[in-house]
Amino acid sequence: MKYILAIDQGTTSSRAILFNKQMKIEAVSQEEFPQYFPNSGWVEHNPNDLFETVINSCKNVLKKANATIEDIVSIGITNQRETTVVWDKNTGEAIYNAIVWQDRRTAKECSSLKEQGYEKTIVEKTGLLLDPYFSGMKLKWILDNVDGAKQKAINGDLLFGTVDSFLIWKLSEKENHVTDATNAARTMLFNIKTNKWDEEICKLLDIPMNILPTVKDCADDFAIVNKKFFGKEISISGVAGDQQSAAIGQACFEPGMVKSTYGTGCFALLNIGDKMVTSKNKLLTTIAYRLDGKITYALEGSIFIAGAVIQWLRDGLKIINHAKDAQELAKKADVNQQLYMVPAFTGLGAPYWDTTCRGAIYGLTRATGPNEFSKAALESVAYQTKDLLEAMKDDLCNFDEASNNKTILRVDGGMASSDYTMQFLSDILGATIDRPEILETTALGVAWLAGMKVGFYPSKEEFSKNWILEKRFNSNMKSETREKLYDGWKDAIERTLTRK
Ligand SMILES: Nc1ncnc2c1ncn2[C@@H]1O[C@H](COP(=O)(O)OP(=O)(O)O)[C@@H](O)[C@H]1O
Ligand SMILES: O=P(O)(O)OC[C@H](O)CO
Repeated sequence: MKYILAIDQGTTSSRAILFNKQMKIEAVSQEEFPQYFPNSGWVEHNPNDLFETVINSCKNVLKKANATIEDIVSIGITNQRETTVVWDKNTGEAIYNAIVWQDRRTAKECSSLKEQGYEKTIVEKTGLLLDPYFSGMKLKWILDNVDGAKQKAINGDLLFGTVDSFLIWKLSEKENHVTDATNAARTMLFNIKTNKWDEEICKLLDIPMNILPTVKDCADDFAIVNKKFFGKEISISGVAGDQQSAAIGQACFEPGMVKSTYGTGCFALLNIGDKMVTSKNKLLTTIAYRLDGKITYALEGSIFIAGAVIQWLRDGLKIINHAKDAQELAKKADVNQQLYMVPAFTGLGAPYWDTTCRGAIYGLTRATGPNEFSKAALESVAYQTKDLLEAMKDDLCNFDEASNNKTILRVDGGMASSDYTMQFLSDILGATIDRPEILETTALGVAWLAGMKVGFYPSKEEFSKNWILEKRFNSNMKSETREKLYDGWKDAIERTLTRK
């Protein structure tokens, strides 16, 4: 048997997944690694943990499938985005821990740059906002705060990369310092109009440009894995950031197509075609994919807390034992109570970008209990998605037209398995929710990129036909009820925001 090996290096674990010729999953292996929180709002990973858990997962997945490296046609890598690594190219060691996408340590620096009026340039060139979320600010922090780092960078001794880039450099035994366009687009240093690293922004942040990797297409010759790792050389021919990879795995190749991934957070991407649109509503513009040098753009809404609110019910409040129990409690909730939970545990992401507000619950009575809490928690994810979709519609006046007045949202991620949540999502959006058979769309996307590059998988058009619906959810809610419920949510948000 021949397979494509997809590596999915995520925020809490590394996974390796084998896809067969029919693009079906043959085996999965997963390994978690420690999270470090050295200060309030700081989140770090040890880069060696990322690399080692990737290697272990790859070896284990081969064992599970009873396969050998001879069976692997090529490798695809998808990764947690924005997370930043800086390493010494002579020793091969990172000079600081990886600073994770969730890390907020550069909030003050961002505010000061905003006050000096730089956000407009950042938005126009990169499609992003001036926010600690993105790699550029994290890279600046490392160069400014690690002893001797700036001088070493100027001397050409240091390299920067998002996680894909770091893994490829290690796997190729220091040969290839590369990344793909979707990861580059999350650094705040890459001009998504000109398709190049941006000199002006690098100057503003005092980042020497020799530290940056070469940017390739998503399906490209990235590197050859050194034979010391798996006993045989093997090509890496597909790379994409995890949310873009999920959009590809969901075959969102036409303008107007949207996917929404419900993991720890929620990330919705809307394909907007080959023209860059800048959002009026604080959505991000990003590269959905770059194939044969041609960019397809997406509008992205990022919600920081989705499935994590269910983890909080389980680990914090201890009112459920397993994530799947939440919907069973929700079904028993008192219909006469209208609770709204705003899970702003670390502030709110799109479209509010309020870093200082914190979570709140409205509508508590003496009769409120675990059932109502569970219902409000699940519903909060749907309301937050509606905020994103409303912003997308407002940004793209022809959004409904482009989708024939029928908004269809393709969903994936752990929380998408909750029928109750998906039905409420459909009801509150007044849209159709399509859940595919393969929920591992992140890995599938990059497996297809790698397989397509080496001729193992078919073209984009054929791949789209491979997308198979598992379940469709249609809205059953009256529009007056929808409006009333959503008005209540907006009121809850208004009361929670610190930045009015
Ligand atoms: N049946 C369910 N109902 C509600 N939430 C769920 C359910 N199953 C999983 N989740 C949530 O989904 C998340 C896990 O999804 P996953 O896609 O594995 O996330 P990640 O890749 O971010 O770790 C968890 O936060 C969990 O609380
Ligand atoms: O690793 P995940 O699935 O939590 O995804 C993280 C995103 O890429 C952050 O932008």
